Amino acid sequence: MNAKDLNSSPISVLITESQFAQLFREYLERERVLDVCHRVQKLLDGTVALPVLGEKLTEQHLQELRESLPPEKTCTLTWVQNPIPSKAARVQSPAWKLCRELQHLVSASGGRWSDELEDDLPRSWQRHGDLILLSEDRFRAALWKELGPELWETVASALGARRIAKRGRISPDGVRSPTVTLLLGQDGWVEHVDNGIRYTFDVTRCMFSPGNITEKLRVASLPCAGEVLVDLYAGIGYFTVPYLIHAGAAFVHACEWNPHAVEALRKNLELNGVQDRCQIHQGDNRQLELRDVANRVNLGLLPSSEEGWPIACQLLRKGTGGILHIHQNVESFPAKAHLHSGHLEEQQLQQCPEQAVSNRQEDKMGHRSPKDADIMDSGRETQAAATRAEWQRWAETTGMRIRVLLQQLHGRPWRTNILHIEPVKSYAPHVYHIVLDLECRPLS
Ligand SMILES: C[S@@+](CC[C@H](N)C(=O)[O-])C[C@H]1O[C@@H](n2cnc3c(N)ncnc32)[C@H](O)[C@@H]1O
Repeated sequence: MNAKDLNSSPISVLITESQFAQLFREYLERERVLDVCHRVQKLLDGTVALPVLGEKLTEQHLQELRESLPPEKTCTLTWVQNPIPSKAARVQSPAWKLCRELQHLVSASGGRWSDELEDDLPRSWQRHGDLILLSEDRFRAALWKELGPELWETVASALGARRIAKRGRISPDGVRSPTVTLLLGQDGWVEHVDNGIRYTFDVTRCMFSPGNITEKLRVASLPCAGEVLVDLYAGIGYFTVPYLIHAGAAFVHACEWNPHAVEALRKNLELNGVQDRCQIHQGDNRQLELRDVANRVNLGLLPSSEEGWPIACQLLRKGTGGILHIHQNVESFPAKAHLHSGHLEEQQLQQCPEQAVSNRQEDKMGHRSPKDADIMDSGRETQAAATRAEWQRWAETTGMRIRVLLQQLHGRPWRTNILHIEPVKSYAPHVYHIVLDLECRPLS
């Protein structure tokens, strides 16, 4: 059933005076005959229509309700043509099913359903196979605790899962451990297939960023045949494995200090049959003994990988240099955009950063397609330019600083060249996760 069906078909309702509506509601919930897909409605004459499951309501139910009322009071079974779907029913059917099952559970355990409980239900979640990962801001009402393990069994069954986990904040502890708690099930190990690559990891111990998918795909398409690469912040191998499988890297040194991520990384290399082309360096990458080995270094740490720049310079081949992929959260300052364009809204500035990058490339070519010109008004163009300028400024400063680090390290001049700036995702208002591809070569 979807929201449209809910809207168009007539439904059965019980009419009573408003002062008895709560009594009726409790009774109908207890008997599991309240239709939770539709809202209780107040009618023009002041009476209230409670939606009921017509096929389950019996003569005995009606009898009991009538007997609970003073004489002359109303208990009429009728139907309404245009019922109003309840909030959960309008959103999506798994959410609606969850709502319905939980309403039954709450009333069966003697509790009272309320709008607050309905608002506390998740509207979306992450699915990892048979494990559902809920966000931190749901199921916070005190009543849920009273329901015990049956709550999570009901949630799992409503959502077609076997295990339930709930997310907290990613702790700023350097290993970016998520505070994920397993609520139902024996362990948090899950498996994903992404771009033909199998990944496994424990959701309660390792970070998962679905937003990095575009960068994973881009990495997979980079021409790395025959190259040696260092992944300084390998995690469970979200970049390491595509570099080996799709980009054709000959060998990857994968650095990671979180033992749980290392365990998953080892499994993922084996799952994909590339363990012979990867060496894991467990520990703080700043202490790495390795030098002069890499054609490419991946620096996938947020908000900034700056602390890894010196070791990345040490890792690049001193004879030929190579490419650094530097991740960074870059802030764009809307106030500066206002200086350039009096009518810009802050919100607008955040709307089309990807457009900003494609424009940058088009600017380089010296033209832009008429279609783009049509869809971009001058305000958006200015905001895109402002954001782009901020990224470019950061990239140029970074290039200069890396050049200095390389010159200090090797005692001779190097050049750096901005190959590309890739926007990955919006991280927060006015903050964008970008990747700078920086070519670094020694000058002969
Ligand atoms: C943002 S995660 C990135 C994982 C992977 N690149 C991804 O996007 O899925 C950063 C990883 O770097 C690791 N890390 C942070 N600082 C480190 C250091 N100094 N040495 C080794 N690993 C480090 C963390 O444990 C974490 O697993």
